[in-house]
Amino acid sequence: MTPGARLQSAIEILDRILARQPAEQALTNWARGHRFAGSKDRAAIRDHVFDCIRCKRSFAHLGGRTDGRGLVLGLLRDAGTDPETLFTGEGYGPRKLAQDDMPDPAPMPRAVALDCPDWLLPELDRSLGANTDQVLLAMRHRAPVFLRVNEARATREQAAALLAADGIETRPVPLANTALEVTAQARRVRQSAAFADGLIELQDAASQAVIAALPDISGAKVLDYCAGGGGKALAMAARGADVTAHDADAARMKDLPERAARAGVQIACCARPEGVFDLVLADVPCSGSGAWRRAPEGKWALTPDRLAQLRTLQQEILAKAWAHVRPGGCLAYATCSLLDVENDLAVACFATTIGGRSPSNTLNLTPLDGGDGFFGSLIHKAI
Ligand SMILES: C[S@@+](CC[C@H](N)C(=O)[O-])C[C@H]1O[C@@H](n2cnc3c(N)ncnc32)[C@H](O)[C@@H]1O
Repeated sequence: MTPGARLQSAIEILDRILARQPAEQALTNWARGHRFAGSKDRAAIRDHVFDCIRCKRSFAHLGGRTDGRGLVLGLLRDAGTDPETLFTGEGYGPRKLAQDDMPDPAPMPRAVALDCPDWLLPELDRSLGANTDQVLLAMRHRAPVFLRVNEARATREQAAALLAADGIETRPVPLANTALEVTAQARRVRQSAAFADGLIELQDAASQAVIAALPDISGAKVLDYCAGGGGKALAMAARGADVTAHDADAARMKDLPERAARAGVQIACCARPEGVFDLVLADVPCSGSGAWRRAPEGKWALTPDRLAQLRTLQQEILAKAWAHVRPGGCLAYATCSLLDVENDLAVACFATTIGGRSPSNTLNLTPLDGGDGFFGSLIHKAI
């Protein structure tokens, strides 16, 4: 496909997403209907689409319109590319520029320039203070691809060498001593020997940092109360913990037994946890605001009502998870949120309801630290 044809495809897919089709579904449907498109075409179109979702407000401003065509015009103008060179009307490319394709002449308001919903900006200002603009500007770009080296199978150096043999270049990152950033050939990771042999998993570096910040869990009985796909359960098992995984939606854990077998660790999955544990991790559902580089649709879907529902659910989960902490044990609370109301304020509120125990070991990461935005905090239970 020509660069113009890729842009036209992105325009069509974006129009479906703007009509409320989920992005992954719109991309898959498009690929099914265009089997001639090769993997490089699909990857390039996917990148265009996700770039446009991440920067929806500023690109619409630069494109002078809010549809897929406007977003792609904004994408080009933001990158300093004159759209006339690609919007030629030739072949399968976008039609030529017209009067209604000009940028919005008004200055960009701050929330538009930062690609942030208006209602959320004051909330982020309260949470991030002077860093707000820098964090939101960082969120306009693609996230790096990070790997977690399975400590139970290899050192970071050994894993990096095996990946290099498959042409995948990496570099160690300081956020966690298990983390590698992929600097070239990220799309080959799942086909690599290191992946097949369980030496690595795809996992954000900040997620890894949250697990690295837990106290010594080797040999400890651990409950992952909101295990989801099991990324953190696997990381805790690699640190030598005896992990039980639970999720309200058990189907989300369906790949966990296979992933655990590949990693050479054992994790029990349970629908209804029983008894008490040395440590309970509550990696709760949240706004996902720390991960909006990877999942940008969430930024535009979040509403004040949804945030309020999430805050209520977070307190309910904390209370249920707390019941599984043994006396003398601890509860680890985690979110991939940048918002104080889901982080410090949520743990402080819960600590008050259980009699004023102070949260400790708090970790508050933003994309400026390299990985996703992530929050972690511990609450100890008295003996
Ligand atoms: C942030 S995700 C967990 C991600 C996972 N820990 C990982 O590292 O891949 C939150 C999970 O909480 C689950 N969840 C939602 N409500 C829950 C509840 N009331 N009790 C337990 N899990 C719940 C969701 O199904 C979802 O999988």
